[in-house]
Amino acid sequence: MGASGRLLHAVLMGAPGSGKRTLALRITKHFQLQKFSSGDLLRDNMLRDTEFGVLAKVFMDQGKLIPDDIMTRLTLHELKNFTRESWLLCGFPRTLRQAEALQRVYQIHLVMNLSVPVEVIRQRLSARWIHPSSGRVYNLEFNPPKAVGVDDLTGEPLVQREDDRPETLNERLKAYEDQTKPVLEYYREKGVLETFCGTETDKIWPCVYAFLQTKVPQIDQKASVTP
Ligand SMILES: Nc1nc2c(ncn2[C@@H]2O[C@H](COP(=O)(O)OP(=O)(O)O)[C@@H](O)[C@H]2O)c(=O)[nH]1
Ligand SMILES: Nc1ncnc2c1ncn2[C@@H]1O[C@H](COP(=O)(O)OP(=O)(O)O)[C@@H](O)[C@H]1O
Repeated sequence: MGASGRLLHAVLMGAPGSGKRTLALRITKHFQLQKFSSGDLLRDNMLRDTEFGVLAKVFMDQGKLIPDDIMTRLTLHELKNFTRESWLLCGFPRTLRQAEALQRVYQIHLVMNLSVPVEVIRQRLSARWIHPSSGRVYNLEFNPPKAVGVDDLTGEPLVQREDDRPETLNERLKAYEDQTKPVLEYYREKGVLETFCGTETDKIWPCVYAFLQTKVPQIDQKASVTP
């Protein structure tokens, strides 16, 4: 629920590697929001070799976006599971057509945009490791796993994302500039955009926390900003 008691629909945006997933995990730990990550859903389908996963891999491996109609249908289908809960979208919408399709079904109350310099992003993604089935994300410098190469909770192996290689990353950054940045303008015009700038998630997080405190109930009212 939002501060006014209504269900809250929020979106977290930012370039690849800007820290969306890292922040989304902190947000959902502290606030009553269900996370939906389009990238995690795609990778889950790839792991299970579904028809959709096989198709998505072709685009992801080239650093290209999945076609709008497929991505929108899949996301709106998943969101039906959250009809009684407030939610946070991470990685969707990424194009104007996706944003418009979402707007036809749901009112979006707030959009948080992470603005992180591109050289910081390149550095981070060269050291990103993920646990594919949970979406947990690590970084060898920032938040290394407790034991080298394995997930803290399950002990399963971590992997580096194929699309984090420098040449694919260039394509993804281009897709972000060309196709996703216009979505920020779309939400700015609607008056729901809030941008957080910085080079460190630990410095951005207290600002996001303070912002959300005025909008969303916390899971534990006595909890502090500690990640
Ligand atoms: N060095 C550093 N790495 C970070 C910081 N915040 C997040 N990361 C790492 O940067 C990478 C990208 O973050 P992630 O949340 O996956 O970004 P997303 O692609 O926007 O979802 C991951 O390896 C994170 O662990 C930070 O403040 N400093
Ligand atoms: N909303 C979306 N529309 C189209 N493609 C998407 C969308 N979300 C994720 N993808 C695909 O999944 C890839 C990885 O996305 P994601 O896991 O959100 O990572 P990142 O934010 O680090 O780029 C994208 O490069 C794209 O191919």
